[in-house]
Amino acid sequence: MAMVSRETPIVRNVHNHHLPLTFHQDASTAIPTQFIWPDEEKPTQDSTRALLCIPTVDLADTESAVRMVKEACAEHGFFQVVNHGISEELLDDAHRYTDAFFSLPSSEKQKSKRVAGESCGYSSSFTGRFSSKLPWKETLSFHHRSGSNDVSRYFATTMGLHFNRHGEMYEKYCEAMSRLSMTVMELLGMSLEVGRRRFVDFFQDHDSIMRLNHYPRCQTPNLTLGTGPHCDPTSLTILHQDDVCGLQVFHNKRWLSIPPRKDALVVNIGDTFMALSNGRYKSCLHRAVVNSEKSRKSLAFFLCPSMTKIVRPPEELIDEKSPNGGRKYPDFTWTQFLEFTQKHYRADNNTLSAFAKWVTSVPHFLPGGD
Ligand SMILES: C=C1C[C@]23C[C@@]1(O)CC[C@H]2[C@]1(C)CCC[C@@](C)(C(=O)O)[C@H]1[C@@H]3C(=O)O
Ligand SMILES: O=C(O)CCC(=O)C(=O)O
Ligand SMILES: [Fe+2]
Repeated sequence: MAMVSRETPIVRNVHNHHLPLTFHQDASTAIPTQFIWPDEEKPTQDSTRALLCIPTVDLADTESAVRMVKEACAEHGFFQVVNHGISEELLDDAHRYTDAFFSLPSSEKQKSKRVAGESCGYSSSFTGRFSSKLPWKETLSFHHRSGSNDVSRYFATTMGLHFNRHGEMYEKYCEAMSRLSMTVMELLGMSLEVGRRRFVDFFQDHDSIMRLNHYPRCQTPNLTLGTGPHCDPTSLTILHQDDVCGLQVFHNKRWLSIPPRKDALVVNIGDTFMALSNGRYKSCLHRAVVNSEKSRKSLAFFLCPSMTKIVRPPEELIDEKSPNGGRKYPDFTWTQFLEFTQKHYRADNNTLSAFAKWVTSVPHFLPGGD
């Protein structure tokens, strides 16, 4: 497939956020003010150099994998997996097709434009959704359910039939991520001593989100962020970065980088799993920085429960004698949490507690609840 490389983008149409923000080929000296983050959130030079040593979990060795996952999840929720069974060819294809998608003219990408309030579609810096602290990125997100053809259908209906190969390839990638997330769920179940199948059964009918991130080069990378500080509201994230550094985790009061590794996928616990583990496993604050040398890509698979299933920890993880009947978070459904992040709140370090307050203050109908 012919690849067009995109260089030195700047942003146009900055005075009207309702117009698509397009990345353009000329150099510019400054970035529009909407992309400038407050001083306390701006990245500092040293954060790109200091590294977070996350455990490398070898999926071929279950016993040590369980031990490493337990330790990492109780501390910060980040680890990387190797021997994951995803072929190098599939990872390369996913990156090539992602390059090809983001290299399309803006008018083509707008065919799958993300509508405000929806979690899927193409978005360049949240066109229309936010007007400050804009992230220096463009994204394409779509839903995936195991055994469905959601992804192929999404590409065919939004982008047209000549995007069939994109649809088929991402379908295959999502199926592989789905299988891998079930392997990780087995490890999580074993490590929390609730049984190997407990979370696998819970996520069997998952309704997940695949997101392609493209961070163009930025002339003033110290003023902005590619993805702002946040905890993923979802359950589990499986990320593959290209060969450019950018992912950082806030640990022990410092921003630390997780350098890319071609043969590894970075896994992190999201807020929904933190709730499912009754707070035992951590969803940790992270962000993505940009740089002036190279554009960057990352592929994020967000495992999410089926929309109406009640998120409630297994009884073994609840100590009824503790305050609140031993519960750290209220029962909720992914429908409610997703709606909260798409319509009422911009994901940050406080999403889960803000959501817990919101969901308990507004009367909601829970399927099967009393
Ligand atoms: C449920 C979701 C909300 C965000 C996309 C996602 O599918 C998973 C993670 C969320 C996000 C990436 C966290 C960082 C902030 C955010 C606004 C973004 O930069 O894209 C978040 C997504 C969102 O659209 O709200
Ligand atoms: O691009 C990255 O490395 C991280 C992106 C991220 O955290 C997200 O999309 O939730
Ligand atoms: Fe994230």
